[in-house]
Amino acid sequence: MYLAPSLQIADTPVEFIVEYLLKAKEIADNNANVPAELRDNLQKALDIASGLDGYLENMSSQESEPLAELYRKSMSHDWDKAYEDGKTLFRLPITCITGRVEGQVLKMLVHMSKAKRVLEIGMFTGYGALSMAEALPQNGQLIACELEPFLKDFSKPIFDKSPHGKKIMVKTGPAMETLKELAATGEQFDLVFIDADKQNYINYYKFLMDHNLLRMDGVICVDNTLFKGRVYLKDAADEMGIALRDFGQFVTNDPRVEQNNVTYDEVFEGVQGKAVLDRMRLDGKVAYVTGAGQGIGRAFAHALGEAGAKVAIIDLDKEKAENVACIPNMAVSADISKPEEVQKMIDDVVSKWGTIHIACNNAGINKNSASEHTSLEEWDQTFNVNLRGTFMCCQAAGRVMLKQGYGKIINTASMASLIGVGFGKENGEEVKFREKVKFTVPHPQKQLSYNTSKAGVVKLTQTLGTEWIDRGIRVNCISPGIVDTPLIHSESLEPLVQRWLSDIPAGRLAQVTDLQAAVVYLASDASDYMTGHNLVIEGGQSLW
Ligand SMILES: C[S@@+](CC[C@H](N)C(=O)[O-])C[C@H]1O[C@@H](n2cnc3c(N)ncnc32)[C@H](O)[C@@H]1O
Repeated sequence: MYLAPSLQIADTPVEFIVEYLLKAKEIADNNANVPAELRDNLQKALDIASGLDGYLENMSSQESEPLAELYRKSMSHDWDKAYEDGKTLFRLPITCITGRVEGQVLKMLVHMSKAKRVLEIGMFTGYGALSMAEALPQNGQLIACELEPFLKDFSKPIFDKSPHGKKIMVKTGPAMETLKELAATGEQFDLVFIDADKQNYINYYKFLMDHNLLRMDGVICVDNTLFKGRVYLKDAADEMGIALRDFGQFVTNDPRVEQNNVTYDEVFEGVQGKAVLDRMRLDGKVAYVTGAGQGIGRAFAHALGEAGAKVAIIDLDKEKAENVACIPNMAVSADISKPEEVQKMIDDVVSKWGTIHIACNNAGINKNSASEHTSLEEWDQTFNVNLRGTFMCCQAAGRVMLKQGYGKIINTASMASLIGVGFGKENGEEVKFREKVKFTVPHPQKQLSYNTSKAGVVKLTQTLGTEWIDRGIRVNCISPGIVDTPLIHSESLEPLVQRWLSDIPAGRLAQVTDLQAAVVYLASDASDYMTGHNLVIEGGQSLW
């Protein structure tokens, strides 16, 4: 706490020490019998103690203009009058306010802990709240609990002036009620600052801990824990001092704090210090996605880009590729059924970004015909893109990856790879195979060449995944169920949608966004032990 000298009222232990030293020095100065050496020592102790707060203030980051204005406004307000006029429920002492140094320390804690959500219990005029909000990211939030409705209105004009004020949400009323409300909606905080009624600190603390309001590894900061020294003075009988001492004792003995009994291994500290979500980051990685101009490929490209990778958007249609906004990226047109175009697309990416870490071979086509009528032309076209094309992409990207001893290949297969196609007739009625042989089929569409080519993609993935694993390359595939794309709302396919829905335990079609986390996982180090795997995401359809 630092107050202007004219407003100085001793509050911290150091301020009390200064007050007592000043009195002792005065007595010594007025008493001729006091040895000069004692006076000299008193002066030295006084210099050290009285210079501390001012020095800390000078050496701390300077407050922003909105904070300075809030401080001035709080200091100059007549709080006694506000109480006498019935504006506040209680007589609020100005010593309540968080000081400038403390404000900067709180801001630093938010910054250091990378907190996104902060809870303050006891806001007063909002100096601490705004200090912390300044260190929160744009999408961060601070919830401030304050008993006095007057204070919400008092701080609002200044919060509105600050670009960080919109991150603060003030909840008026008894803090315990607000905590219950937050717990009921499952809220969690990275950092909590307890600074309200001292007798309730222990209750706030217990509630936070018992109701998981603090996220794992979160931090609780508590003001006034030394409370004018009255927590450790032997003869102190002060009610608040005793409450704060009991609080300190409780926290010291709480096994949940600092987690002294944890095992400091990679599970706790993260693999190479990276927590699980950090291990999914793709910063610095170079990726390409084929068939990325729309649908699943576009969603994959976005997801990889969001996770930090540079992404080459590859599509037969260059215009579509160029319209995919995912930064940083490059658009390349390529027909993956043509070996020279596959090689060129790989060369283009390597010449722009130096290498390829993530190859997402997603392009494919789907044609429907009853098996007895499937033409060789349909079969060849389907296989040329879906299987031969995917093989050529794996091989060309794989050669780049083998040289660097690292790579992640993710092929798009299909739930259709799991299941055969076909219908049978029984007593003249068409029946599904699965009713006869307990074997699911994608139906009623007939797509032998598609299903077979996608089964080939799975086998290609399994074979490459095991062949190249010892050279640093993982090859996996994703098998989506029926994805809700504009294509399936065509006149011919729309009637099938109802039929499909009745076959999907999840009760809905897949959205492309349902697949995004999977591609990031398979592209990241988090999936290093997975290879040759077919990750099926179909809402349970292949199980029914
Ligand atoms: C020490 S001041 C807080 C200072 C503030 N953190 C700052 O940055 O300036 C304590 C505040 O807690 C509020 N308060 C006291 N009891 C409360 C309760 N039961 N629920 C919510 N707020 C309470 C008071 O009205 C007062 O504004």
